[in-house]
Amino acid sequence: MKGVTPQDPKQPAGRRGGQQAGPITRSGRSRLATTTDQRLLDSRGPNDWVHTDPWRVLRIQAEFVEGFGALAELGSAISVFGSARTRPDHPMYTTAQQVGKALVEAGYAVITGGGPGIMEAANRGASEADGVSVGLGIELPFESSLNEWVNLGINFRYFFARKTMFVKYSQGFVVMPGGFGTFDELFEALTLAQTSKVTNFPVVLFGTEYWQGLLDWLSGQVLDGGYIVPADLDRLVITDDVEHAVATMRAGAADVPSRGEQLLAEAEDRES
Ligand SMILES: CC(C)=CCNc1ncnc2c1ncn2[C@@H]1O[C@H](COP(=O)(O)O)[C@@H](O)[C@H]1O
Repeated sequence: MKGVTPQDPKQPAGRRGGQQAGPITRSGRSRLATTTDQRLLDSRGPNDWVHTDPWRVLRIQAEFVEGFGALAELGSAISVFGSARTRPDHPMYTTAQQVGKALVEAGYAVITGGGPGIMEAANRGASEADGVSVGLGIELPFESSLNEWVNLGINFRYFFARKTMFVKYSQGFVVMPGGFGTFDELFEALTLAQTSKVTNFPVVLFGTEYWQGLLDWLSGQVLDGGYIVPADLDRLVITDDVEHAVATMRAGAADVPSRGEQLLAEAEDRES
């Protein structure tokens, strides 16, 4: 083979100037007939590996890398959750638009699931107010794409990778009326807070008529049964007022200790 000199297989690879394959040195009988690049480029080979879990793990990793990369410099942001089915002529669509706008005016980027309905309305309000309007889209079995009001969009294959982004990059949540998807996002936030996986952040239930029933059930049946403690309900604020929702986000964000304050408190805890 051109460029290859016969090697003594008994000599250690390093001393004979063996064949480099990334960090690995091969010589003698361990030499490969082709380079890694050659194998990558020469043949398409079998393709069933794209449906294997190890390959999926790499795709999952890539979603985290892309998400973290795109959102690292976002600054303060609030997530707005709510129904994918709310039509533009519904009063709650207009309200969600006002919420998006008011959040931008208060200095926040607005994050939504990037879909239609309430998500679109909040993105629209944010975008029309010249703010950062983030859409964390999700691949669904039926046709869907990011709404036209998203100006920073990421499309995810995996729900759990996407959900990490909402929590990691938001300082608070405004939850508008919605169905299972909205409940899932609301209760994930509450569970993470309850288990101290995230530090204090405010959650606003927007729309008293819609949410009061849930709140009554939580503070009745659920609390009385001992399934939650009163403090679990403390972070929930229910309102119909856009300014109140934004003020709650502001006040809640101010409650969150800075990383420096956290480290100081941890050091003091260790000393005491
Ligand atoms: C018309 C339709 C169902 C479109 C689906 N398209 C979607 N695109 C992006 N995020 C979504 C979508 N459906 C549900 N979600 C997620 O779940 C929540 C809404 O679900 P739901 O409509 O309340 O249960 C949103 O906050 C969003 O993050």
